[in-house]
Amino acid sequence: MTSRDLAVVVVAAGLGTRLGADKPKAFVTLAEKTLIEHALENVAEVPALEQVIVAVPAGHEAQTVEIIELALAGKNVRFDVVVGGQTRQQSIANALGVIDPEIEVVLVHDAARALAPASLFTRVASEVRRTGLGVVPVMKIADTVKRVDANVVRETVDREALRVAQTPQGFVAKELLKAYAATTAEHTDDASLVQAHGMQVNAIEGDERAFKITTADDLTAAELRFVAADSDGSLRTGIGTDVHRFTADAEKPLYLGTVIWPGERGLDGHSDGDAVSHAIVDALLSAAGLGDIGANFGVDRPEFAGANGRVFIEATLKLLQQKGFSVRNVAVQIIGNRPKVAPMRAEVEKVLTDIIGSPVTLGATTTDGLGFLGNAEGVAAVATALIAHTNSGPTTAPKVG
Ligand SMILES: Nc1ccn([C@@H]2O[C@H](COP(=O)(O)OP(=O)(O)OP(=O)(O)O)[C@@H](O)[C@H]2O)c(=O)n1
Ligand SMILES: C[C@](O)(CO)[C@H](O)COP(=O)(O)O
Repeated sequence: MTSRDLAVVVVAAGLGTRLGADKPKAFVTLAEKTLIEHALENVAEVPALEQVIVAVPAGHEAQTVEIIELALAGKNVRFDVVVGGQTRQQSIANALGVIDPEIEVVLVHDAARALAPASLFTRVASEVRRTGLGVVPVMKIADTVKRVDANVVRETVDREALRVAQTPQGFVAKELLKAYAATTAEHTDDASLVQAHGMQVNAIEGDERAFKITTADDLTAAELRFVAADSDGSLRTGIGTDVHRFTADAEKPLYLGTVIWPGERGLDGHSDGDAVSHAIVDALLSAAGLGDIGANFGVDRPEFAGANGRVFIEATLKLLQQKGFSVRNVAVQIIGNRPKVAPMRAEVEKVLTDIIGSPVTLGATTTDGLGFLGNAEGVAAVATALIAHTNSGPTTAPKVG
């Protein structure tokens, strides 16, 4: 099988009766994002992804398209949104109706298992590719298990052979399509549906984070156990550099760190030449894995012509916030013989700290008179950024205009 062969079906059309919210479960918020957003962000990280199909309740199609577009931004992945059916199985059948016929492996996933990590999808898909069989992730049972009749306990079941089934469940696409086309009975998962049509399904180790959010208590548990834990663990650093030439226009003011530096000659550039702000933007984007300033706010965007550095920084903070990142700190260094940084350091640090909502420090160095920075042809700035993947943003929430 090829390496770009994968479709993921996400079923999100359930009503969430047991959760008891005022909206369908997939559109309920967990740590500032809906369950479907969490699920799709994890799906978007899966390698070799070719197509994503999402089944939602009628009336939620447009909202879902926006969510998918954001989750898959910058990725060459086809997506489709379908209206779900009366049952989970019917929702999947509707989704399979629009699958690309070239797809070889399909994973079926519950939006209700919103925190299932990309690594679980990858393991399931690899096992399908390796074996050509159905694959279901399972968890052992920690409790003693009883078979009961009403309130009478009939027996204690040997739990050694029992497992709890999770999603994503993976299949060779044509096998799943064949089983769905032939089925008349209702099944609670896809593994049992394909087995009923004589296909073998293998189990692999599941993942605690793939537990199903069914009740309000599950939602609280998800918040406490996973999102909070994630916020401590995932710090990321980024680096950015920018250089601008001093302008020949003696009237143009110098902007560095979004503010005017009185008495200094300005810098050339598509925007206002603010090397400090642009280096910060690159550092933030690189930390978040979102490319660089050229890729996001290139010279083909007329709205950024002549724009102040604040515009770029605020737009960048918005991108980071949408991806669940918050900024911990930024450090910038100006390199060059001019301008003298000490008189402006406190003001620039304060303004940038206010914009970013986290500490920003400014340093400076010369090049010992060497090169284009030493002979004052231009100014360079290097920035580093530390950001955290918080979702709930327990530290600093970026100030987004
Ligand atoms: N007609 C349905 C029913 C369920 N699902 C999806 O199947 C998954 C597992 O279902 P469950 O957790 O039981 O969700 P609900 O059916 O929404 O819950 P409830 O039974 O409490 O109403 C969920 O992601 C749900 O959105 C679906 O797409 N279409
Ligand atoms: C598919 C599933 O999540 C595997 O455990 C489960 O069977 C869904 O069941 P539900 O009755 O739709 O909650």
